[in-house]
Amino acid sequence: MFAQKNGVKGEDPTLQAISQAIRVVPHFPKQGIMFQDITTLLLDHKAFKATVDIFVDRYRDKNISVVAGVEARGFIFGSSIALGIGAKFVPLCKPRKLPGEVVSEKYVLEYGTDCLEMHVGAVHPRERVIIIDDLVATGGTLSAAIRLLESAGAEVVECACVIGHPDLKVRCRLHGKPLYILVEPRQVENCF
Ligand SMILES: O=P(O)(O)OC[C@H]1O[C@H](OP(=O)(O)OP(=O)(O)O)[C@H](O)[C@@H]1O
Ligand SMILES: Nc1ncnc2[nH]cnc12
Repeated sequence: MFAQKNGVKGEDPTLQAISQAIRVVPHFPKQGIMFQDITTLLLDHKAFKATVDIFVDRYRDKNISVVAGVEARGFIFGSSIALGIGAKFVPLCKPRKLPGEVVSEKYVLEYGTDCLEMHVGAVHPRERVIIIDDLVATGGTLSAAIRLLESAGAEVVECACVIGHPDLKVRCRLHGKPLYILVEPRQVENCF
């Protein structure tokens, strides 16, 4: 699901400001990848706050008790959203970052393979969770995050990202879970 404020996708000034604050870095971290750099969005406090506010407005009355954020950039948006809706924040980390006992899920990326880990006991059975990341590309990361949370008995209500393609294949990888996206990836002609 794409954000459609005022019912007109792509023409909402807030969403346009968010999109324009994201820098595109061609060929990072390898040839052919148009890297969507949200650090420039973080430099624009109005656009950053507007981004968090859209998610907070969407999830505040949905009985969500857990916001799970994907390392690294999902931590930035996820922790802010958790504070905004009054939920706990659970980091889903890359291997060997968490000190306690963990559950793990491997996944395939656009540029390699990786693994996500979560502390055992961070989430309880039947808790209602949203999963937050900066970007969805293939959906492999969110798919692993869903498996991780469901292995703990949690109910994944929705996945949400700032950036993503309105691509059905990604949705299929998300086990039928709703995916909420604010803006499409920016193209090379828009790079700073
Ligand atoms: O939909 P996918 O194809 O799985 O890709 C999306 C993931 O890729 C990026 O993270 P990355 O793996 O580069 O890790 P980082 O945040 O630690 O840089 C991004 O922040 C997402 O987590
Ligand atoms: N194009 C991209 N920009 C930023 N993060 C990504 N993760 C996977 N693909 C990406």
